[in-house]
Amino acid sequence: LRSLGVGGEGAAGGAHGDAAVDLDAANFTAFLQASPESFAVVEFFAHWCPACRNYKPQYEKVAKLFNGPDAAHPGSIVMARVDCASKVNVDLCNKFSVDHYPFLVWGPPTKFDSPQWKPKQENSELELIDDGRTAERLLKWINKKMGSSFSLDDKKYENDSALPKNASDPEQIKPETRDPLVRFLQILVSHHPSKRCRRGSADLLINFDDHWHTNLSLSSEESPTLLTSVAVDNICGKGVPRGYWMFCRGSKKETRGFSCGLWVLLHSLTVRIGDAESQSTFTSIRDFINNFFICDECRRHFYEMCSSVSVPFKSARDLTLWLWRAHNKVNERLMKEEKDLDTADPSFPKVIWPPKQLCPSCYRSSSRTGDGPMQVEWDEDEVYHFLVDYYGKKLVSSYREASIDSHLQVTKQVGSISDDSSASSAATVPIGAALGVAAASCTFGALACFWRTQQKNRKYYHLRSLKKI
Ligand SMILES: Cc1cc2nc3c(=O)[nH]c(=O)nc-3n(C[C@H](O)[C@H](O)[C@H](O)COP(=O)(O)OP(=O)(O)OC[C@H]3O[C@@H](n4cnc5c(N)ncnc54)[C@H](O)[C@@H]3O)c2cc1C
Repeated sequence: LRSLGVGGEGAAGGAHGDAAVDLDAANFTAFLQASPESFAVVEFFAHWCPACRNYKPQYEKVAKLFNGPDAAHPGSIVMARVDCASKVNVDLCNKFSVDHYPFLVWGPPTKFDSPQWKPKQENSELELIDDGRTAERLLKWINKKMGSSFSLDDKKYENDSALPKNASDPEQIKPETRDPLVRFLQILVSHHPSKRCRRGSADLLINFDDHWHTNLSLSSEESPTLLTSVAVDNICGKGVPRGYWMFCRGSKKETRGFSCGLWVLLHSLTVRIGDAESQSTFTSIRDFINNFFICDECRRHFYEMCSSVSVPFKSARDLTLWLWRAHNKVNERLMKEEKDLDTADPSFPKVIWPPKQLCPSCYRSSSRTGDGPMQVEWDEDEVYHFLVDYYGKKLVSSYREASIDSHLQVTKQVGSISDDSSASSAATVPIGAALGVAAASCTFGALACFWRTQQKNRKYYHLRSLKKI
C-alpha cells in the first residue's frame, strides 16, 4: 500500500502528485479492502477519452479534500481511479459494467469486491454517482449521501460550465445497437481505404449472425466471441496492435490516439462514397458514433450537430464538407477548453483546419480579432478538392500494408512520421498507418458495444435525448 502512495491514517495519494489513487486490476481489491475510510469513490475512465481528461481536474479538486497530506477531511473518503483503456483492466471494468466514461462508483471500500456489479443492482451498497460532472456537483452528491457539509476551498478550476451536464446516464437502448454496427461495417466493407481492412470487415459481417443474432442481446457467454473477432483479431488483421497510434500519436500518452483515429476514419470514408450513398452514410456515421463512441461528451455534441441537419445530403461533396465543418466546430470549442484547462498536446495544438500552409488556395481571406478564433472565408471548392486529395489518394499512396504486418516494423517507422495539423512543415503527407489506427477505432467501438450490451436494466436514454433536442 505504501507503494501506492498511501500515507497512513487514510491519507492516500496517486501518481504524479495526484490526490486520487491510480489502481489497476492487480491492486484494486487489496487496496480497497485495506482502506480505513468509510467510503470510496472509484472513477473508471479511459486515458484516450477527452472528456475524462477534462474531468480529471474536477475529480482531483474533490480528491484533494479527502486524500493526500493536505487533505481537509482525511480518513472519510478514499478516491481512486482505474484506466479502462489499459488492457489489464478490461475484466475489472466489465465487472463493474462500465459503459461510459467517466463512470463513478460510490460505496464502502470493502464492498468493491463483488464478483459482478451493475448500476441499480438491488441489495448492493455500491451506487453509480449519476451527477458528479463537476467538482461542485460531485461534492454536492457526496454531501447529500453522507449528510455532510464539505465545501470546496480551491478556486483554481472555475471552468465548470465547460463541462457537460447530466452526461453520466449509463443507459442505452439495446435493439438499436446491432443495426448501427452492421451498417457501419457495411460502409467499411465498401469504402475503408485499405483492402485488408475491407476484407476483415466483410469477414466479420459474414459471420456476424454467429456472434450476435437479431433480437438477442449478447449474453456474457456470447459476447467474448464477438470481442475476439473484432477487438483481438481486429478487422485489419491480427498484426495491428491495440491502442498503438502512428498518425494519431500524441506527444503524451493521454492525448490524441483513439478519437483522432476515429476522425481520420470518418473523413476518409466521406471522400470515398458515391453521391447516392451520402445520406445513408451520414445516418450510419451519426448512429455509430451515438451508440459506440464511449466519450459521452463527444457523442452528445456530435449528435447535436447531426440533429441540426435539416435537408438530406444529396452528394458526397456536401457530406464531406459538412463533416469538415463539424470537425472545425469541435476544434474551435476545444481550442478554448484546452487552453483554459491546460490539457492540449503541446505538439498538436487545435487549429482551424486545414492551416494555410497546408492549403493556401482553400483560403479566400482570413482575419482575427483579439484573442478570438480566426475568421476564414473559405473557398469550398478548393477545400473539397483538398480533402479528397488528402484523405483519398495521399492516404492510400502513403499507406503500406506491410506496415501493419509487424509491430516492430511499424515501430521503426514512427520517428519519421508526422501529422501536420499544427501548421509547421505543413506539406507533410499523412501516413497511411492512420488506416490501421482507424480500424482500431472500430475495435474500441465494438468494445463499447460489448460493455453496453452487458447492461441489463437499460432505459431509453437515447429516446430521452431525442426528446430534449
Ligand atoms: C465525432 C467526434 C466528436 C468529438 N467531440 C468532442 C467533444 O465534444 N469534446 C472533446 O473534448 N473532444 C471531442 N472529440 C475529440 C477531439 O475532437 C479530438 O479527436 C481529440 O482532442 C484529439 O485531437 P487531435 O489533436 O488528435 O486532432 P483531431 O481533432 O482528432 O483530428 C485528427 C486529424 O484530423 C485532421 N483534421 C483536423 N481538423 C479537421 C477538419 N476540420 N477536417 C478534416 N480533417 C481535420 C488533422 O490532421 C488532425 O490531426 C471528438 C472526436 C470525435 C471523433
